Amino acid sequence: MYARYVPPPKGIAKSPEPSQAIEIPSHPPVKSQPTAYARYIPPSKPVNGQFNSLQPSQHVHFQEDDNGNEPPTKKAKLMSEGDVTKETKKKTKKAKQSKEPQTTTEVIEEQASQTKLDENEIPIELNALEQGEAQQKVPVDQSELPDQARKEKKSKKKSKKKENHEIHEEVEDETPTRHKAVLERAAKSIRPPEHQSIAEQHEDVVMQDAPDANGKHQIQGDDNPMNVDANVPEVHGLEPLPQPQPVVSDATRPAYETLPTWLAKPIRVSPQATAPFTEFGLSPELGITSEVAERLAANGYKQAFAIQTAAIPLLLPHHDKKKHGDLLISAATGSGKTLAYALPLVRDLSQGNRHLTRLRAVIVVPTRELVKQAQQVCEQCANVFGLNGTKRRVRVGISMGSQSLDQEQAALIEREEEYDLEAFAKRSRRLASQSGYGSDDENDKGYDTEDEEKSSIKKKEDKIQTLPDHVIAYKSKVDVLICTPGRLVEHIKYTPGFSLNFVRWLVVDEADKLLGQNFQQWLDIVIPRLQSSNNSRNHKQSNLSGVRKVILSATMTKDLDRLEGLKLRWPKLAILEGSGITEEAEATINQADLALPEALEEAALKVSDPNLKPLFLLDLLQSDYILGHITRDGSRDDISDDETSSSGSDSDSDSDSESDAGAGRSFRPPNVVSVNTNTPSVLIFTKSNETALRLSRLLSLLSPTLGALIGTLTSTTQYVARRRTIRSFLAGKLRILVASDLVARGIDLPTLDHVINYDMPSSVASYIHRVGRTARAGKAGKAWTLFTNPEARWFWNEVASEAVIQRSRKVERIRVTEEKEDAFERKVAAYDSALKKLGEEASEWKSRPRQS
Ligand SMILES: Nc1ncnc2c1ncn2[C@@H]1O[C@H](COP(=O)(O)OP(=O)(O)OP(=O)(O)O)[C@@H](O)[C@H]1O
Repeated sequence: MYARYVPPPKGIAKSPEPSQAIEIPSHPPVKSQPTAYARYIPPSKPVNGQFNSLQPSQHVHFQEDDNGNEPPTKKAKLMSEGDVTKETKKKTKKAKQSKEPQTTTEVIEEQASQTKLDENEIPIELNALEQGEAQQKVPVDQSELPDQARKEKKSKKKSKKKENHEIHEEVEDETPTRHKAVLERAAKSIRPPEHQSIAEQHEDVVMQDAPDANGKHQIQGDDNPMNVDANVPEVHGLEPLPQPQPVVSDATRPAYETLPTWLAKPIRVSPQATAPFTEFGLSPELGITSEVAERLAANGYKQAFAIQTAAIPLLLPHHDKKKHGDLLISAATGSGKTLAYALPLVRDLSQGNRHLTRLRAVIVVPTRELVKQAQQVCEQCANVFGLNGTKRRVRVGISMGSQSLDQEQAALIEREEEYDLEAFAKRSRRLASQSGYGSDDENDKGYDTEDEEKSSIKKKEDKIQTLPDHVIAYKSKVDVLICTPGRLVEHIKYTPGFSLNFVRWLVVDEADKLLGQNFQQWLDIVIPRLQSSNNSRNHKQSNLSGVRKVILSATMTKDLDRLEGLKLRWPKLAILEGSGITEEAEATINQADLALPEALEEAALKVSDPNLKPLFLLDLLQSDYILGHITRDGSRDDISDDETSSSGSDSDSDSDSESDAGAGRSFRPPNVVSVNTNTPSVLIFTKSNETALRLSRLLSLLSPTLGALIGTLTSTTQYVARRRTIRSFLAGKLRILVASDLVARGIDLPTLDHVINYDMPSSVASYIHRVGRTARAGKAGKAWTLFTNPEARWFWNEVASEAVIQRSRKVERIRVTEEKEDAFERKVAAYDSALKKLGEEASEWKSRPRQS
């Protein structure tokens, strides 16, 4: 079924309601109401040049007039096919009645001939979909047709259906009807005479579009010259409708924007930003006085280093506590981070009551060596603030496991009997309750302690006999405790009287290491004990209360998950910029803001045969780059040994009784050389303790001259031996240290000239810490890295790349070993026999009876 346009009869063109789109109601017209008539409702305007699909059912309304009769002219004009059917039936009936010989077919043909004319005049067609819709929506009541008429109509329909594909549906006239007459006259006046007759028949619909003399469809009243062949139907497929542009997914990587503002927008400090210590603080009283600055200068601290100029003012007292929250410091190795926190911390503690010592600051570092180093700096600061006698001298304690726990407890906590009637009564009730006598005070039954370990400590303490009406009281012997995390946890759990209740400073140095490994879950144990806020945590000269945290590293993490454990308050991040960084590199520099000391020079050399790696190292050591002038002078071999005696006679302030079992020393040959502090010093890093020990001995076997200068530092070496080795090195008696990563972090060897990565570091951070043992505090220093073929890509892409680490100059590539020379053959032969000797020594050492 389909919709058909029924043209109006001639002479009714001036009808105020032109018929264009004809619609049949979805229900067939009721037979008993033949007088209904259609009223034209203008169609909606085309959108974007496309015509809306015709919706016939929306365009025609049937209305009865007051008398229930349809106006005859309108009826004729607006008849649809359905109407035609009805009209035909009526006419047939009338014809039968009046005996006039007009058949249904004739009526249809008459109508159809008129329709065809109209269709030819309206060449704009519906697309296939619209036609289909129109066909589906036009109901024709076939049952109302007489059989003959139905058959004829069917055959007509078939042929018309065919035609209908070619026939164009009419365009709905958008012209307002009240202008119709005017426009019609205008159209007639401009229309060529040969078209006049056709156009005249359909002047009510053909106002804008009419075919020209060649059968082309001319768009009138429009400048558009496009002609359409009226006889060739436009083929419209089911082309997809125009779609919106696909949404391009955001390919930008979230970076800094995903971080909180304090991490994304850190305080950046230029390496050149040095300043006098007196320039800090809101006022001289709240800062570093000139007197203190003079004493600092006497200790070698003449001016504040760049990172100190940023950190110290932030850590000094301030009236706005939000401006002085926790501080994270990311600054290159050797840039002076220790003094940056030690100075304001010790200053704050030295303002307190002269006679009251309480544990108020805890400094956590990963190794014992660093404990000693931080202790040294804190002692210097304590001296600086305590010298004039008006201020209390801050007491600094250490805890790092080099002594037994009992010894440390005695050094940290003082135990005495104190007269306290109330406390004595409570203790008596607790004891009575434990032994079954009961207690009427429910609150006294338990122990008001932080955890189970503390409760058991309390119970033991209760049982210690005291003077009548006296209880045991504990007092801290130190204001500042510098410790390793493991030992701190042990004291919290097992040391009577050890309390963090008064702590108002927490410093975490080498934070990325300490947060990354969380030794003994130290953070989970320590941080909750620092959360309580009470008057005992008030800071002097400011309205800040609670624990102030200072977190430091040369490779500071920006991992929020890790930092979360610290429970930071109003944090700020201060970053020491690298020097000489190009804009290009700055754009790609990674999130950790890694930087190397400005004065550091770096070089790398390839080891073509990993089996001969010790030979490549030896060549480097004996080259002019490092020790050449000493090791090539064989005459020095017979110079007397003063290293062994001096090293052995070093007194150790640690008061340890451990014997020196330094592995390097036990293998040292008797022929040694005398050197002085001008002799270049070298620190060689290996990947493991075992490699360090073997390499150290191998070098001694290969070059007895060098053997006299070599010391070894590994974590299996006893602490006292390690300290002695370091002292010998600092004194210039040893010039080469072979070490595992034990001393890669934090250790300050001011006389160190060269660092050699014999084995490749395990990470970029590890490289930074290793090479950062030299070029400290603005001094010159060189780093050398041996790389094998498989290691080359990672080294050059990750470590040596300026996009990863900020550095002032590029990594140089050097070559020292000439493998094609005859001399190299001899070296290889010597190396083979040294290896053999090493094997013999190792088996001899293994078979030696162990000392009890
Ligand atoms: N203001 C200063 N003036 C002179 N020397 C200083 C100053 N501040 C620190 N130093 C010296 O700089 C050296 C390096 O300092 P420090 O050990 O604190 O560095 P660091 O930044 O902690 O390095 P690392 O990251 O390797 O631990 C030390 O020898 C220290 O005495």
